[in-house]
Amino acid sequence: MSLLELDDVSVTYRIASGEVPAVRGVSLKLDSGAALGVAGESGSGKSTLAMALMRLLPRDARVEGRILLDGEDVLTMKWGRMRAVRWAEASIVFQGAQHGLNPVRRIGDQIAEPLLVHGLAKPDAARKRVAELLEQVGLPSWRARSYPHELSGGQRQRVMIAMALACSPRLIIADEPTTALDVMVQAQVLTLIKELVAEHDISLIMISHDLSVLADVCGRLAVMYAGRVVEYGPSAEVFHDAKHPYSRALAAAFPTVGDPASRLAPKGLGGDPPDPMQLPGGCSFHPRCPVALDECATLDVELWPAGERRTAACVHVREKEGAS
Ligand SMILES: Nc1ncnc2c1ncn2[C@@H]1O[C@H](COP(=O)(O)OP(=O)(O)OP(=O)(O)O)[C@@H](O)[C@H]1O
Repeated sequence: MSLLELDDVSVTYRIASGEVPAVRGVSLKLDSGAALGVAGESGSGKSTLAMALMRLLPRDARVEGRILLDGEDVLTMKWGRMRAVRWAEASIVFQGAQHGLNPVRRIGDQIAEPLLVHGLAKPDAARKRVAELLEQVGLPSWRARSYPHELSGGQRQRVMIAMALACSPRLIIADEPTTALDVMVQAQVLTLIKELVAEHDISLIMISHDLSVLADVCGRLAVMYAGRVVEYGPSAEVFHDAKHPYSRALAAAFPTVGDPASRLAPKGLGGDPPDPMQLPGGCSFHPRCPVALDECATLDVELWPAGERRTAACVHVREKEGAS
């Protein structure tokens, strides 16, 4: 059985001027111990999806569909059970989370907090666990006595990863965990995440706009555009031989892991993503698509088989694969 199964998940924010369909009918599966990358430009709905998994969305967000964690629907869980699930079964590392550390509390006390709050350890055992966690993320145990301002950005992000690992969760969601870091530190933190996932049999969902980073860490990739998954498959295949023109453009925009030049001038992606409140008819990508056909303005193609364990939502894929 999959550790996590998303079945037709949609998230709509209600705002004064109407409704924002941020995530639209996403279905994905994550096996135990596997790593799934979720890619897409800013505004494609990646963080909204991550927040929905943890039930961390604001009240004005309506979530539909099913999110099964080990067979249990997260969306209908009682709050007490949900609180237990957070940290202990699934935890999340946010973008720029290192800035979220409390500046006046020692690192060790902050890492120990989820253990103490969930009653998973007494203070002495928590101290030992903190030392172990710091070593796991490549920091010396004496760092437990440091304050956040005494650490670099990369070290603080390591602390956030240690916190996420504290209660030995089965699933970690990492939302742009390296975006705020410089390239060298980014590579070190990515290596750390890869090692932790491999060594501790943790499942990972990693979110990034950078397909090269995701392909480096994750076995499978889901590419999102305007709230939908437009391509899904083994990451090396999606990265090197994308079937959807949007995935191809994203791969071309980020050719090498953490390339700072590509961040400044993404190649191959003209125009801006659509406003979710004014989505174009047909395929949402068609106004920016270099290979759009006339019918793409009216035809909204569902995910279509595009090879073994691969799908893509594009009329060209449907024509090619449907014909064979
Ligand atoms: N609280 C909110 N209220 C209304 N709309 C929101 C809210 N949060 C996000 N949105 C909208 O939902 C859409 C998806 O946003 P989301 O942050 O999930 O995208 P993202 O792919 O994670 O982008 P980024 O990479 O910039 O974080 C965007 O159009 C955004 O403006």
